[in-house]
Amino acid sequence: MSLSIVSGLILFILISFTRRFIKSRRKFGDVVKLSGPPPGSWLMGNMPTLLRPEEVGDADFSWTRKYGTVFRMMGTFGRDNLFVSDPKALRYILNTRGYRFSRSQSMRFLAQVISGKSLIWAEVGDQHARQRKIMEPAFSHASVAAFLPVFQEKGHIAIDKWRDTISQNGGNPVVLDVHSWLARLTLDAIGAAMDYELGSLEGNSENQLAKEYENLFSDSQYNQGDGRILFMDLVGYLPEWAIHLIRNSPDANSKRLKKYLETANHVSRTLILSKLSLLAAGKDTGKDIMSLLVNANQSKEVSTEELIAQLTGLLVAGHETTASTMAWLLYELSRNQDLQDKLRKDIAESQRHRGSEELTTQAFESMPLLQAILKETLRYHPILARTIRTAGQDDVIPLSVPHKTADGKILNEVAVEKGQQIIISFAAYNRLTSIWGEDAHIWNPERFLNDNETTKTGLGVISNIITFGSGERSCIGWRFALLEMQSMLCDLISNFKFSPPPGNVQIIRSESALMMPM
Ligand code: HEM
Repeated sequence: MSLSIVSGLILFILISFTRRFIKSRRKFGDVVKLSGPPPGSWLMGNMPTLLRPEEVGDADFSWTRKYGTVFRMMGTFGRDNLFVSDPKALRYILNTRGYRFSRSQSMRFLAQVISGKSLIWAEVGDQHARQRKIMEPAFSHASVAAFLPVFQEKGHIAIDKWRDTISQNGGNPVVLDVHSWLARLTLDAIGAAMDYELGSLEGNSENQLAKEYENLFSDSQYNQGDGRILFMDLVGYLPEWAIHLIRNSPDANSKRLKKYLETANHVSRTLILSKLSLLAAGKDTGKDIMSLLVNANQSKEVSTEELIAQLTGLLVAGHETTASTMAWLLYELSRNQDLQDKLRKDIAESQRHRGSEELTTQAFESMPLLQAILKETLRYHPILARTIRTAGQDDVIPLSVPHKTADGKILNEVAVEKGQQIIISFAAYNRLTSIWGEDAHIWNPERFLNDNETTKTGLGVISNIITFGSGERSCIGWRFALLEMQSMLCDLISNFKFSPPPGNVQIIRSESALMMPM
């Protein structure tokens, strides 16, 4: 490329950036009037405190305690963000007016890097609604229930492997990296649910995709430096072609993510083409997620490229999220031996009653303690601590609790202008004492055993918990994740006893895009 073309490109990027940046810096609406944490530097704002905490949620919890459920938080380049955990405001942003508030450019960029132009990336409105409608049947109650034998089969492989390890240790307890095993288990399960055998539990070293996934999030997202935080924010101001150039830059992180995406897309393409040829030959394609999608493709307007992106998106969204949640669940049970024993007793009772070790969805649903432990873990350890939305138009967001502004005025709603960035803290909402009671910061499944459990907020897909998001863009795979976790939990608890690792090892909630145990 000649020097003049390169300078022209750089100039063009700078002009595009400056135009978008100046537009976004206008001080508008009520957000500037809100109280909030003292801003850090103009360049970095409060972002390092939020994104490089000792443990995920430290800043969310302490700011919410101090400034309430809506406040102003300074982002990079002196930009004001609205930080929200107020239930009424969240209902408005996510449920009532879901399509007015799109996922932020930085979140869409991350989604595109890890899954291409999938549902996670799709823009609000028609594009998203159409894709979601096509995919929804694959995640209905009945479709998901049909995957139970897949979850059980993968669970048994893990159990056999762990038993072997224990017997090689003379039947004595062994220390296992449970999180890494769970990541393999959930990867194999989502693969099998798409009719693809990854064999990562069996240590299939030939499988490139399983290798690419190993520690993908912690390697590429943990402990982001200032440069990366700034870059993720700049993404919001750059045009698509400039983003494309940056994505293809030669740094190690971009290369790692690019290589992983190429492998994932290659696998998805191969699988879809083979399903399409089965279908063309008039053969039954089966009941797996991919077959359902490919069949939908026949009747609806969806391109093969779009299908590939959806599969890639499901592979990534559908395994590490569930594995990390399960890891936190087993961690909590390892510190609560009485509860672990009670659950083991309930499972044994249910197996006896059914006359089989293999439980059914109805059996899971009739174990209140199992349900309570799952819900409490989802509440306490939301694997995606926050999401970011951008207001698509001038708007007025209602509040359930009035907010006192920095100059003493009382606001019952917050006016925002088009383009306002809104940080939605799932972590803070899930710990509000006004909803969950004074012990909100304690892991206590009993709260879900009482009938009048908690204040109803109309948020989330299950028991007012917002961990799977809420509204049109909530997690499409929540039933899949719940059933998989119930199946894994019953299998593992009825076969093993979990204890914390010896030697007082500290396990922290690390900020690696997802909240990973580290
Ligand atoms: C414990 C496990 C899981 C958790 C906590 C979780 C959480 C979430 C959250 C919070 C969102 C919405 C983010 C936002 O509002 O910006 C989301 C979206 C999504 N999730 Fe999950 N997820 C889990 C498992 C799964 C599984 C198993 C699948 C697929 C098999 C899946 C597929 C998706 C997809 C495709 C989206 C995008 C939905 C859309 O934009 O319409 N997730 N997930």
